[in-house]
Amino acid sequence: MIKTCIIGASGYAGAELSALVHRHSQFELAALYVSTNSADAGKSLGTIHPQFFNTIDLPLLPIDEDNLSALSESFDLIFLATPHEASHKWMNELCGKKAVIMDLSGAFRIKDKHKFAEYYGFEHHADKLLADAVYGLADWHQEQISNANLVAVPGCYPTASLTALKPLQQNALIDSTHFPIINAVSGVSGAGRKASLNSSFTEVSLQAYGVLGHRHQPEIADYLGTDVIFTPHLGNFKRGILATITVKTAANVSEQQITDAFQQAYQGNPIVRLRNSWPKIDDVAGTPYCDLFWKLDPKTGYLVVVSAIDNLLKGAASQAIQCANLRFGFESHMGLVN
Ligand SMILES: NC(=O)C1=CN([C@@H]2O[C@H](COP(=O)(O)OP(=O)(O)OC[C@H]3O[C@@H](n4cnc5c(N)ncnc54)[C@H](OP(=O)(O)O)[C@@H]3O)[C@@H](O)[C@H]2O)C=CC1
Ligand SMILES: CC(=O)N[C@@H](CCC(=O)OP(=O)(O)O)C(=O)O
Repeated sequence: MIKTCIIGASGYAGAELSALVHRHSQFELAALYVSTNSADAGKSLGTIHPQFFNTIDLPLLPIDEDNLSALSESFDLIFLATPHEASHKWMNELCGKKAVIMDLSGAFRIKDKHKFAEYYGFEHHADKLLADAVYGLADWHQEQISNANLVAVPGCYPTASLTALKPLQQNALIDSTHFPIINAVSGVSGAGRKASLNSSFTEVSLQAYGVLGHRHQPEIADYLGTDVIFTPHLGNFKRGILATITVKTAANVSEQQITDAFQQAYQGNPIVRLRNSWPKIDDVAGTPYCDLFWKLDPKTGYLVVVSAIDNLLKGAASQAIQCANLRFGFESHMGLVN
């Protein structure tokens, strides 16, 4: 068994991960951690998230920031479901030891360290680790992930967007003079468990945010290889992302070429489902799937692709499990779908 711990286990992504590791046949859920001074330290996961009451009753241990190296020597696999700043601060101590690290934060996703101040609000100081980190887009980077000791698990919007756009880009089906336009709506769990006015029940009403400045724009652009116009929206539902993506296709691209590109990319992949109708949030909430459907307007050459995921699963925890599966030599979907 692969001895596994989760840091940030009391958060939304960490709790989903705890459940997935708990039921995985090859990963042993050995310990759960929260921050040193966490108000939840000492409580059990089942107390904080009662859906796990009497099933995952491991205690939430306060992490000892002075002993991260020893911690990393005592596990085979560590998931960080922590804020970007915490992952960034700790990675030097955690890396290069026994444990393989899966970081769900954005601290090691984009390669240009100068962008961190602008998009994340802190200066990046871990040049070597930033260079070494592998971007964990699990349905595309299998080989790199299987050799990585630090995987930067993608953000939720980038997962939905890249899964839809990469087959088109790889097959040169996108008109390079027009940026793809991504309009995406996320459920409120995307903002994490901490209380804030913006995500409070009475305040949330469908609204765009982060317009022309969200940190997922450079992440999508880097791993797609072209700029995009990305507009996230907050919706009044708990979980899920629906991304509606408009692409100007290259000259004379046919419906068949688009279908071929998606089938070539995902046929036989049990996680990415090529649908025959427009996906809804409810089709994917609580699942590890990414559902795709598209339509080309042959008169104008504009293509609309809709991509739906659960932000906490395919957009975070289940994609992290896909990465861990690949890294330890298992099928990517092990423990996620039968
Ligand atoms: N929510 C989502 O849809 C997605 C989230 N992510 C990323 O995953 C990570 C976790 O997100 P999410 O679960 O939503 O966040 P939450 O706010 O729900 O949870 C954060 C977790 O980290 C712990 N934590 C907070 N500060 C520290 C610290 N300084 N040191 C150690 N632990 C700390 C929290 O517990 P405590 O404060 O009690 O210690 C909690 O367990 C973030 O980096 C987020 O950006 C990625 C993709 C999607
Ligand atoms: C609704 C909401 O607030 N969503 C989050 C994205 C969640 C995610 O993917 O997170 P990271 O890139 O932070 O890991 C946001 O827009 O900041």
